[in-house]
Amino acid sequence: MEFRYASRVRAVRNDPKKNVSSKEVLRLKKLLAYWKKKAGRKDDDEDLEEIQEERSITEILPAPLVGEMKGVALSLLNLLAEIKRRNIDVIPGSGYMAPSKINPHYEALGLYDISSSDAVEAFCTQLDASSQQRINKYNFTPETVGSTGVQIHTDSSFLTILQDDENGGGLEVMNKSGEFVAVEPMPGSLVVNFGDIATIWSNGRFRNVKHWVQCKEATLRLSIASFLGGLKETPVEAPPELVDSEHPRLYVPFTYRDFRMLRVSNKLHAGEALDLLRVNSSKTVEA
Ligand SMILES: O=C(O)CCC(=O)C(=O)O
Ligand SMILES: [Fe+2]
Repeated sequence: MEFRYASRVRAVRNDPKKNVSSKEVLRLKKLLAYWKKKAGRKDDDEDLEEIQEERSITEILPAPLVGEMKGVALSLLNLLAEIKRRNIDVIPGSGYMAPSKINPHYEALGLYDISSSDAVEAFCTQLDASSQQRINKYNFTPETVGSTGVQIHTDSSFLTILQDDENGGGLEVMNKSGEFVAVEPMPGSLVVNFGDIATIWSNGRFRNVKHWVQCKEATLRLSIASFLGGLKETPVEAPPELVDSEHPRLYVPFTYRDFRMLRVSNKLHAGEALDLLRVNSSKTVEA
């Protein structure tokens, strides 16, 4: 499997206009039905392995560099809304997310495929910027303390590398017992987590981590995320080494683009989209 990097710059203030056509959803529905029939297997409730959090205490990113990164991120997120809206989706949900009903204090700009110089160029042209990736901004105020900055979700990526906010905290990840555990701010460090594609690719061995951001302090919060995703047109599937009689294939092969479509069109942001891809799942895609 080959991967593509996408990067997100966010500020907590989603675009309700991101409609996916019902023709596309119908195509996904047929594709799923085909693979499930072909697989013809019964459900097995294999539990996912838990990968423990491990953070290095060595400073990876020097403070001046982080300051510069955040400065660029903020200058882009402070652009006029009409300019930010030029950052359109390349795959569903990859572009600008405006503040929405669910995440009213969050907004984000997205770059699908930071490994492609053409994609980086297109992103910069859209935003009249000289270079950038995906950055998030949370407009926290005294009134928002105690509320959710960004809803509970898993990342759709294979791997996410997050340069998190170093001041206020707020990021919490769910452990195996279903409890949220705070990821304390650690200047100069990066947070790395698995997303949905890692669970599909590893045939269920890697856990997609559920997480959210809570508003702890009335302060502007900025984070920069780089997502290693799949190719738009090549299906993600577990390699033969990870599939045998004891570990039968759990998920139907699916392109990253189609997977994003499933997530966005069905509003399945916390890993539920994986259930639709299980070879023996009886869950169906909503048209
Ligand atoms: O801002 C954060 O700390 C987390 C952001 C996040 O979960 C994401 O971009 O997917
Ligand atoms: Fe996330």
